[in-house]
Amino acid sequence: MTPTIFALSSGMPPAGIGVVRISGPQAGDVIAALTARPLPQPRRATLRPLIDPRDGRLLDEALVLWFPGPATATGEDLAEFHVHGGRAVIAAVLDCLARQPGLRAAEAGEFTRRALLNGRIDLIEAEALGDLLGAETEAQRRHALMMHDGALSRAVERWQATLLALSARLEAVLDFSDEDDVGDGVDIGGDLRVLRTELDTWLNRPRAERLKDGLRVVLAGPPNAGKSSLFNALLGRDAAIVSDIAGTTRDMIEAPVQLGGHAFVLIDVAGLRDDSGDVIEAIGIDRARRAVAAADVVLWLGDPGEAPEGALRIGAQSDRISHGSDIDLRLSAHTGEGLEELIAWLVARAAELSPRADEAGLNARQAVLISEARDAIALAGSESDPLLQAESLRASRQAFDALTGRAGAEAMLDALFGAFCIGK
Ligand SMILES: Nc1nc2c(c(=O)[nH]1)N(C=O)[C@@H](CNc1ccc(C(=O)N[C@@H](CCC(=O)O)C(=O)O)cc1)CN2
Repeated sequence: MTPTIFALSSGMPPAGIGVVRISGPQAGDVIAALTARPLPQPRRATLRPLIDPRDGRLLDEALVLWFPGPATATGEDLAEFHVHGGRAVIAAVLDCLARQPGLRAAEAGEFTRRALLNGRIDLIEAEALGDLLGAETEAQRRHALMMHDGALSRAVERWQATLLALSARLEAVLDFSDEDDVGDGVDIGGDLRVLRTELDTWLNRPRAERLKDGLRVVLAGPPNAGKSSLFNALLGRDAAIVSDIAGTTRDMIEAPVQLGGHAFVLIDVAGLRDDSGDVIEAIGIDRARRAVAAADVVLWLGDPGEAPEGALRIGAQSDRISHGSDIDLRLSAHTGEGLEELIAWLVARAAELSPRADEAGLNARQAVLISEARDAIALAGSESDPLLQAESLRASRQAFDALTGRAGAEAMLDALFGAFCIGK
């Protein structure tokens, strides 16, 4: 029999409440054993004393929930004890559960893994749940929730249905091609083109990783231009050393920061100059040049005529230097002039480069599989032999099965759920 699993699903104690979840065939028996009462009404929070069945001692007064399967989050019988969130309370309840027959502690992500195995969610939704738990910005949260709600899963279901219908038409031709009343072939070229176009639309959108990794913003310019002051001002703390000495920043400093609900990585680099004469600083300058090349956004604090292409030209230290008209933004980290405007510009740029709030973006795994499916569909469109066409459509269906987890890739599941918290 499937083991029944349990775990603390809420945060680290001590906390106000601790939610202990139990999933599996013994969940109902566990409620009966620990409350010494009949099961509460399904899906109704009910106050009950929790009693250790070994010695009849009171463990806690708890809210008890009983969710009979299969219409539950895991697809199994599910119980929840909402106990007082103290360390000793939770330790006592978990210890008592560990001694119940057929029960064992859950592994990381095991509740979600069971939801997947029981078909309650697909692999895309499970991935999205992981992203939701890890979300630190508004943009990440919104995107994860959209995916968890099935934005991509529903599209994949539709594509699968289309492919199945087209495959069925091809099979009919293959089965009856020696009979006179079925023509020589079927024209599925139009349908394949429509499908391919839709997949290309998804593939061409900004990727989901963009939301997680954040926009890479490099602060570049000659030494002593005020890069580190701006870096600190954007971070709201003194992370980089600021001095009047040219060449103070010799290595790169990276710091993640959240602005306007988007994730950014700010990168302060050594000032660019050709004649530093200092070996260490020269290495820093070389790194700075590479960082500028790899940046999503370059903030240029220096002669606007020398700004890298596409950089935002900032007239820095505007409280003591007057700038010409060929700059994009006057800024003083000292007085705060222009800082709000710069932040608004960065947030707008992040929104432009990230998946839109109403359009899901693919992660790397999803993009690889959708692109495989797309190529197989393109190949089917270029074939005229229905046998070869059918083979290509099968390959695209397989790619979609891997996408939703129907074609179980065990290694992928271990990697995904291993990164979850215990109790999820
Ligand atoms: N206490 C508690 N809070 C929680 C969860 C939980 O499991 N327990 N969740 C878990 O992560 C999330 C809510 N997700 C849930 C998803 C599905 C079902 C569920 O029972 N679904 C059934 C019945 C739906 C219904 O009656 O409306 C179904 O989908 O068939 C419950 C919670 C967030 N908050």
